[in-house]
Amino acid sequence: MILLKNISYLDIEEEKIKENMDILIEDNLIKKIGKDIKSNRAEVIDGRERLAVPAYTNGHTHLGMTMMRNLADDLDLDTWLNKKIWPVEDKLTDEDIYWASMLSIVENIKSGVSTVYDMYYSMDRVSEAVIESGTRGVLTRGMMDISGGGDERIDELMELYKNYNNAGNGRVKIVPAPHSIYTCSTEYLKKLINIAESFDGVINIHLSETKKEVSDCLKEHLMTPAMYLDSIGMLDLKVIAAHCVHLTDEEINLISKKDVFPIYNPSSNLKLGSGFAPIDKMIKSNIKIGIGTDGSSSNNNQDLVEEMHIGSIVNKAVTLDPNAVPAIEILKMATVNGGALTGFNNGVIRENALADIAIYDLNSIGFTPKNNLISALCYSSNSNYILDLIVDGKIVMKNREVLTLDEEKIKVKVRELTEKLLNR
Ligand SMILES: N[C@@H](CCSC[C@H]1O[C@@H](n2cnc3c(=O)[nH]cnc32)[C@H](O)[C@@H]1O)C(=O)O
Ligand SMILES: [Zn+2]
Repeated sequence: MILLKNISYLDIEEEKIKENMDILIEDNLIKKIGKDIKSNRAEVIDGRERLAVPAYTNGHTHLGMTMMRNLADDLDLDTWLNKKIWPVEDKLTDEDIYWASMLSIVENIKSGVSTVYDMYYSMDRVSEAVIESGTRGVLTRGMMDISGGGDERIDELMELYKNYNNAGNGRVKIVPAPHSIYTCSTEYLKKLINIAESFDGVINIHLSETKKEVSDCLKEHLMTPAMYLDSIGMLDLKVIAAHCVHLTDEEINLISKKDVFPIYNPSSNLKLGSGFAPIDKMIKSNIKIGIGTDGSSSNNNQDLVEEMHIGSIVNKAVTLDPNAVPAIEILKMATVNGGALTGFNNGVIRENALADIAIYDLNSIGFTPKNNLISALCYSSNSNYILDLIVDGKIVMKNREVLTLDEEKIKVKVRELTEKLLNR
């Protein structure tokens, strides 16, 4: 049991900060929120000069890509993937992906993230890493068949679902992820849609990331990417669609009627020169958007707070409208929408929600003076102001020290293994 005493917290549903409240956590749930809550069994955390927010969801990442951080920069997506990343990925071992994921998880924890939506391979090892860390993950196996091996990947996915779906006290979920429309044949996409239906009705994909993806799709299928996916039935599932940079108005309209969550990855889209997602239009069409970092080879970090900051201000410049995507909308993407898109009962500080809470230091420079704490969270904050992270009712980070994983050992391992990898 944990009792947060006299703390301010972000009520994301009411879109306001509530001051001087007590929050009682019992087992893995937020049991009670109110004034003067007493408990003689709970560990008490003094909440004065602290701000609690729902722990964040990193809506799209590739945890296992840390070893390729700063290895292939200043390239467009197509060149980056084909010439640089995929040749290195061919040499990655399960062990590499495990330790790379461990480092990414540490980085996610340090920016207040309780939950990652990850697409990669060796996902059994990634599941182990997430379980050990005490955090949550929707772990999606990236699937492709353009250069063969489609059926082997399906066998692996089935095994993964059997062994890890709902593992770690329900903290891990397994979801199929056709990598993209340009790496999967139509037949393969249809197979994966059927598999997703037989699992939990959820699918994850990279969608409409670059102009090239759109023009190739128009040539091959005579439709834009989201229309094509709809034509084969994918949009009848719950779809987590990373990027959505080049959606047309017709596609935005279609998506607004479906259970599709576009994931906004501003740093990656800016850095790969992919473009800029029509976030403001999507919000105005009542589409629920998530926000993610993407992998550390295209961002090049896992700092969700930085992502929120960049994501909010760049929108205003791109639309020439300072009112576009206000701070609260970015906060919703990282919290309540995160809970909706993963299906975990988190992303809100509310009685009976999962106890996933990040705690900021209000004595930090960015929160001084306290003119508007919602603005501060988005416009003047950084992850170093996050002191503690609670996930599933347990303290995972205390005073910026990750308690569940050995950060120093992980860094040494990643350095060693990266050197080996690059010499293989
Ligand atoms: N290559 C694996 C499966 C793919 S996992 C997910 C893939 O997404 C790739 N990836 C990372 N970021 C992006 C992006 O922004 N767009 C498209 N692909 C990406 C990543 O390098 C990885 O190959 C196999 O052979 O089974
Ligand atoms: Zn990606």
